Amino acid sequence: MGYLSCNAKCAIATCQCDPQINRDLKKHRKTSTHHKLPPEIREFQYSDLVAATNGFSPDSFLGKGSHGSVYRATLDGGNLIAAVKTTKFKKPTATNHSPNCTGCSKCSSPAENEIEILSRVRSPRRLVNLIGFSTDSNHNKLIVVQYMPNGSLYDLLHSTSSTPPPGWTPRLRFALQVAKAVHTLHSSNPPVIHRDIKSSNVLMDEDWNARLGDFGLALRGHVEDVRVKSTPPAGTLGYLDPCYLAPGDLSAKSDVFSFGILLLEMMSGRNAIDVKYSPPSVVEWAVPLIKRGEFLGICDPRIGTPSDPTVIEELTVLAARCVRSTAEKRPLMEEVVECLKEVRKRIEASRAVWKSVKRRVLRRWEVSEEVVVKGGKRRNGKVSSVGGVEEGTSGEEGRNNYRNHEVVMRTRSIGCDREMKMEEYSKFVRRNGYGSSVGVRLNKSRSMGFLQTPSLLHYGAILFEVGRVGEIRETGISVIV
Ligand SMILES: Nc1ncnc2c1ncn2[C@@H]1O[C@H](COP(=O)(O)OP(=O)(O)OP(=O)(O)O)[C@@H](O)[C@H]1O
Repeated sequence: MGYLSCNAKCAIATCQCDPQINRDLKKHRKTSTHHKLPPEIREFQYSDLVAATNGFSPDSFLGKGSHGSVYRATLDGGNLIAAVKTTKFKKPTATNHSPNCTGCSKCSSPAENEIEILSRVRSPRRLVNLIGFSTDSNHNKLIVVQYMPNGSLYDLLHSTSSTPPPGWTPRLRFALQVAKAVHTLHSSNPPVIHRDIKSSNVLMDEDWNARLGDFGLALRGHVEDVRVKSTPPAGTLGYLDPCYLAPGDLSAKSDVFSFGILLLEMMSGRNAIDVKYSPPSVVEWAVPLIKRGEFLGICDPRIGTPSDPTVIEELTVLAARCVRSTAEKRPLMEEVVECLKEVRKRIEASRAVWKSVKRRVLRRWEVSEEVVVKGGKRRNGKVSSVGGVEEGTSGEEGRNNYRNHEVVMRTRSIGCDREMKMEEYSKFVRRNGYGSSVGVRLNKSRSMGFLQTPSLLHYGAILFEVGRVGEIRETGISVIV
C-alpha cells in the first residue's frame, strides 16, 4: 500500500506583519545565505533548536504537514533565520516488513530521506535547501531548511484573505520556476523524482521566487535501482499519477503528471480536488473543456483572461499533455520548461505593447475628451459616447454626462451590433490573424466593435474594455510587432 498524504491547511508565514520578524529578516539578509549556500550541512544541538524556536512556541509555528510541524528558528545570534521541521516516525516492525531489508524507503523515515536527498541535491535558487539537522531524545530527526517568508503557493492561490490572488504574469513565473526546479531534479545524476509536487510544497522566498520543498517522499536513483523498485507508490491524492500503481511503474513522468495538475490549479484557481465542484477532480473537469476547445473556461474567474487569450490555449494544451493517461506520451520536464519560456515571452511582449498602446489610447482619449466637452457631440468620428453625451448636448451638461457615463472609443467601428465573447474573439484572431483590427467592447451596449486606426494597426489586434471615464481595462491583446 502506498502512503497518501492529505493537503493540510496551513498557517501562512506571518513575517510581513511582525516587526520583530522583519528586523530579524533584515539582519539575516545582510549576512544572507539566501542565494548562497553554506558549503556544509550542519548538525545542530537539539537544545539550540529548542532555544531558536522559543521551545517550539505557537509564535514560531509556521504550519503543519502530515509528518509534523514547521517552526521558524532564529539561529547564530539572529544571523540565520531557518525553518525547523519536526517529525515523528515509527520504524516498521518485523511483522509488516522484512528484517533483512537493507535499503528500501520504509526503513528510513521521510525526514532521514529528506536529509539524505537534500544533502546531495542543492540549488541556491530553485529548491528549499537543507541547512542542517538534529535529533531529539526519542531519536526523531529534525530538519533545518531555508526559511521561506512568503508562505506557500497554495496559500497564494487559495487564501480567502482580502489579498488579491496573483495575476497571470506571476502565475506563469511561478510555473516556470517550479518546472525548472523539477527539471533540475530530473537531470541530476542519479536523477531525483520528487513524488509530491503540489502547491503546498512550493514555497515563496524573500524575493517572491517559487521554490520546491518537502523531499520527504523523493527518491534518488535510476528507476531500475533496487531501492527505487522496492519503494511503494506515494504522493498526494489529486496530484498522484494514475499510472503509478506499483513500485515498478515509477518514472520521472509521474512528476510531470503532478506538475500538470499544479498547472491546471494555477490557471483555474481550483484545488486539485474540491468536493464543492462536480466532478471534484480538477483534471476530470478541465480535460473535457480543453478537448472541446473551451480554453477560456479554465481561467480563474478572479483574474479573468490573460492579456493575450491565446496564451491560455498554449498553457491548457501543455497541462493536458502533462496529465495524459499514458505516461510515455507526456512531455519531459525539459520540454515543459521550453514551452513555458515561449509563453512567457509572448506574455511579456504583449504586455509591453499593451503599455505602449494604452499610452497612445489615453493620449487619444484626452484629445477626444476635448472634442466631446467642447462641442458636446462627436466631431471627428474618433469618439462616441454610449448613453453619455447625446448628439446635441453641450457645455456643462455634456461634461457631466460624459463624466457620469461609460464612454467608448469607436473609430470607424464595425460589427457593433452584436455581442462577441472572448472565445469568439480568440477564434477571430486565429481566423484573421493578428494585426487585422483592434477590438473594442462597448461597455454599455455589451457589444463589440473593432477599432481600425492606422497608427495602432501595426501593434496588432488589441481587445480592451473601456470602463468608466479614465479607466481602460484590458481584456485581451494579441500581438505581432
Ligand atoms: N521552509 C519553510 N519556510 C517557511 N514555511 C514553511 C517551510 N516549510 C514548510 N513551511 C510551512 O509549513 C507548512 C507545512 O509544511 P510541510 O512540508 O510539513 O507539509 P505540507 O507540504 O503542507 O503537507 P504534507 O506534509 O502533507 O506534504 C507549509 O505549508 C508551509 O506553510
